[in-house]
Amino acid sequence: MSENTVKPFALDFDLITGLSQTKESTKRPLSKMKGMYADDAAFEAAVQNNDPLVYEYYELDLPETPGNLLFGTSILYPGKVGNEYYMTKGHFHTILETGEVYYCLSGNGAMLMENPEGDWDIQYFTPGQAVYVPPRYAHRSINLGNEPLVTFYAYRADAGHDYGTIETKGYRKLVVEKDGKPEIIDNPKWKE
Ligand SMILES: O=P(O)(O)OC[C@H]1O[C@H](O)[C@H](O)[C@@H](O)[C@@H]1O
Ligand SMILES: [Fe+2]
Repeated sequence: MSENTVKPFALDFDLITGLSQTKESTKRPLSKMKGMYADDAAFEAAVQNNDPLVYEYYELDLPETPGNLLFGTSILYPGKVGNEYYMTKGHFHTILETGEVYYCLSGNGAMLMENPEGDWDIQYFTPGQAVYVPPRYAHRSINLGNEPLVTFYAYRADAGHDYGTIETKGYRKLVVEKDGKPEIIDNPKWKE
């Protein structure tokens, strides 16, 4: 299938739940995130208990060419592992120079970003807020509320996902709950 054989189409995404009635989502239970949370004991206990669904999102089957866009919703459920809020794995794009835009439909949370040069940043999601992830920044969504955090995203279809860097080095920063509020701390597992 080449870029110009893609026919126009429309898809439904609920404004509150983010769910589509017509497409199957990709699901990430906690067990798919081994080593990513700071508290390994709390992680193992939750996986053994009921291996909760942490997030789900939609992956479109479009040709991965520069002219196509991949888009869809991401639904990140509320919860914590130890005192660390539920989050997505996060990734760099394989084509590092690829940006991405996320628009928050419901819930509240944050996008934690860092680039290979060592800069990091956090931007907050509330309904109606769009967050821009510039080229070179790894990005991870974090749910800081009690409702699902629902975002709509779009990015160049050839960008690819690089998970390896995050899996081996981790993020520089973590977001944990302290005295009932989010606090950004250094990741004790982070490796230079
Ligand atoms: O890839 P993860 O960090 O697990 O996040 C899951 C998904 O979240 C977002 O919706 C991104 O736009 C997707 O490209 C990504 O695959
Ligand atoms: Fe991305």
